[in-house]
Amino acid sequence: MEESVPVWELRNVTKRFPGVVANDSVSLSLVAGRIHGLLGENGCGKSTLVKVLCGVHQPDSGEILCARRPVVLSDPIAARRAGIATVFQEFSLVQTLSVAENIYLGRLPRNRWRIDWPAMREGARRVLGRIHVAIDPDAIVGELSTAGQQLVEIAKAIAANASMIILDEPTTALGPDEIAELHRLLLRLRDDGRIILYISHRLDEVVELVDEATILKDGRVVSNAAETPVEIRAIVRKMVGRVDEHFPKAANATGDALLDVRSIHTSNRVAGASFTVGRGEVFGLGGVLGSGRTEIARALFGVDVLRQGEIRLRGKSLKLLSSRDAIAAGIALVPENRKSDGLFFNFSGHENISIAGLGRITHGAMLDHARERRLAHGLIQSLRITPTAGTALVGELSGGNQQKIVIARWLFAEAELFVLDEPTQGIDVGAKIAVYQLINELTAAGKGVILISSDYDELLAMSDRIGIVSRGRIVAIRDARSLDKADLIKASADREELAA
Ligand SMILES: Nc1ncnc2c1ncn2[C@@H]1O[C@H](COP(=O)(O)OP(=O)(O)OP(=O)(O)O)[C@@H](O)[C@H]1O
Repeated sequence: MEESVPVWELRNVTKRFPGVVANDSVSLSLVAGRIHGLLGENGCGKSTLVKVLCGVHQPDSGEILCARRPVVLSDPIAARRAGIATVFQEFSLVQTLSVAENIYLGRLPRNRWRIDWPAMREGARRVLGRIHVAIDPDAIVGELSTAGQQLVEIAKAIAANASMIILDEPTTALGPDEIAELHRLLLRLRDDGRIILYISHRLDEVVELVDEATILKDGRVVSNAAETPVEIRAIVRKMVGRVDEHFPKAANATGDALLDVRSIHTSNRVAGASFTVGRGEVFGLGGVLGSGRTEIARALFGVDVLRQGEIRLRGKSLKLLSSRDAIAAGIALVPENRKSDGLFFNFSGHENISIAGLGRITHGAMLDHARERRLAHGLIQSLRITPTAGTALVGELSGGNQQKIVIARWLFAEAELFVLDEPTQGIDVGAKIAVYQLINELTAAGKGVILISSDYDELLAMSDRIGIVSRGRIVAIRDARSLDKADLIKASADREELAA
């Protein structure tokens, strides 16, 4: 059939790094007018393959073909010229320039020797119109939301006439409405005959969106497009070799109050938030992006200092002037922005894990390295972090494995209250289940957990109660079992409107 002839084809592409075969003889066919999911556990080689396709890495062997002809994507410019556009999580936009300038960067329309500003604006307006995006071409990119910037990246790809658009974890910073809008746009681009290569660990989104999927494991294709049923359980089985309960929530008998937050205010968005967390309880924080969920976490961890109100832990009022005070009081935070909030790239996984819990491995003035290795290794196993992570430099691990190291660090620290801000973002399904099981272990031991998550299925399934955050306050608290996903989306959006 003419329509299933691949536009882009990878044949036996292999890419090695010292000590690891990141892509091991990968073959892949990408057909016009299809959304193709690229799936697999953390470290299986997805980003490496994307970097090969966008000219950042050169394969050690194998071939890349476009319309049956071999091509060499020697650098990112060559890949762009060949029609491949990539939307990375860290956008390549210039924040201080306008939308139109970004769309035409490197290809500014000229009228003789001068830049033709009206033509550029008009071109940008047309491209944005074609993809139904209502963004002003004159707006400064740095002033747009993350979702807005992502749409500009896509507009840039369309203006460059890309035949393939690659999106690597595009929804991590988006709310449910923005995700739906992005997906509608991708479907339109697909129907236009483009290839969309879509990478995500959010399998619910993937099965809703993609037409076909390839699954990688340890650098190899374990299931190609023809072999992969686009169905969550089948994908999980192929990815991790088994199917566990997706949300293994333990029934918690909630004990006495552990944390009592009384009308706290900070200079960073928190404006009168009050709630309690019991021993053995998972208290979820729901709300739209920017509602103040993360800022409440920052206040609890002493990153943002209180201007008003009180935080009491085990009945004792806390004075949190820094995260050191919070750690000393028994509070641990898995931060949302794990890359910038604290990995030491030139240290090993073991060292990165033990740093917040040195008290557990200190005898007098000496560090007990054997105990450090033993405890850290247990977490590496239970979180299914790549086995070499203990001794490898963290800077050389895949993005998802780096995230797991931060989670392991805070589980290593002995705390009473765990604040988990988007703990499963960017990690694979097997590790997600491991994180849920660890949450169960914490609550069974009488610890308190605050769970912040934009994945509403996860939030509903793993929380006991959910507080809806809007404009820095908790505007409603509900039993998680009394809510469904639609209620939660509606409650978060309505409250935001009411507070506006
Ligand atoms: N620049 C590099 N130097 C050394 N090793 C690397 C480099 N980039 C990737 N690797 C290794 O290659 C393997 C594949 O990594 P890659 O980032 O492609 O995985 P991934 O599937 O994208 O993972 P994630 O889902 O965590 O983002 C990993 O073992 C990783 O440690």
